[in-house]
Amino acid sequence: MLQLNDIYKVFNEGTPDEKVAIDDISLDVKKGDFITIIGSNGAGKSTLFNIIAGKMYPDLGEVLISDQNVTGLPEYKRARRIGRVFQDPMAGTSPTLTIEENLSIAYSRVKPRTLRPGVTAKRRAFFKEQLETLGLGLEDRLRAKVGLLSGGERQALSLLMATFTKPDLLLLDEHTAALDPSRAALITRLTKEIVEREQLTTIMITHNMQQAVDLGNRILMMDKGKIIFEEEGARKKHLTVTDLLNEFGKMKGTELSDRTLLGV
Ligand SMILES: Nc1ncnc2c1ncn2[C@@H]1O[C@H](COP(=O)(O)OP(=O)(O)OP(=O)(O)O)[C@@H](O)[C@H]1O
Repeated sequence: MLQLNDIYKVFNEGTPDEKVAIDDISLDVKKGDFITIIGSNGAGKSTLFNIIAGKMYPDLGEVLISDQNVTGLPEYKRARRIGRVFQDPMAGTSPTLTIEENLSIAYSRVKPRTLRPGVTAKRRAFFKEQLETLGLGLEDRLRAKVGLLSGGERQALSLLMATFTKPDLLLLDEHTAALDPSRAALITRLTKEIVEREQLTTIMITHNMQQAVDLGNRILMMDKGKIIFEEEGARKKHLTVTDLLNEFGKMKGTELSDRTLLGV
């Protein structure tokens, strides 16, 4: 479904600030995979997402989505196929617009332009139905400005906006990290429900190792622009946080004191 072939990305090449952010990464993501990615700060996780989404281009290597080479395709041309949720609940929605206006913009972005713009009765009914699946009562607040919502409600709306059009690929960029524990648990539960219900191919970056072992069928650990550990299927299912810390220590040649690097 998504193929990354020998991706390499360097920032500030040839200067004292030169930084190899992605160092020859290849990855084959199959339809229906749910991959969690963990790694120390600066490991290259967000850069990898930016390259997949088309926000940045790799210096070397190819990005293929459903066998189509999209390496040089700009972000807006991939937007129909990729849904993305960011860490900041403020990033995915517009505060001055209402819930239904936000949903309408997300909907129009991916649906053919022949549809009438604005919020039609039919669309409103569809939005209500979608909002009901969140179980937060937002379906009764369609005309409320999004700026009035709590961080958790706003992130739930961002998640819905990124997924209700059934993208080929869902990218979750530490999307629960800025929320308090109970809100983070809510968004984690909703993520699980939506991904399973819509059978979305998903990649999630997280600093929460428990979340990384609990969710998904594959796990990747990144360090210094490389994938240093990966597991999938039954072996992933039985993986524990302690196993991960031991792996990380082994790769780094250090003891568990490195756990702070993983944000545990
Ligand atoms: N636009 C940029 N210009 C220069 N350097 C950059 C740029 N973007 C990222 N970097 C550098 O590339 C490296 C990888 O950054 P990236 O943000 O991908 O890491 P990350 O794994 O997402 O880290 P974190 O967990 O802290 O968010 C870092 O050293 C970062 O400072």
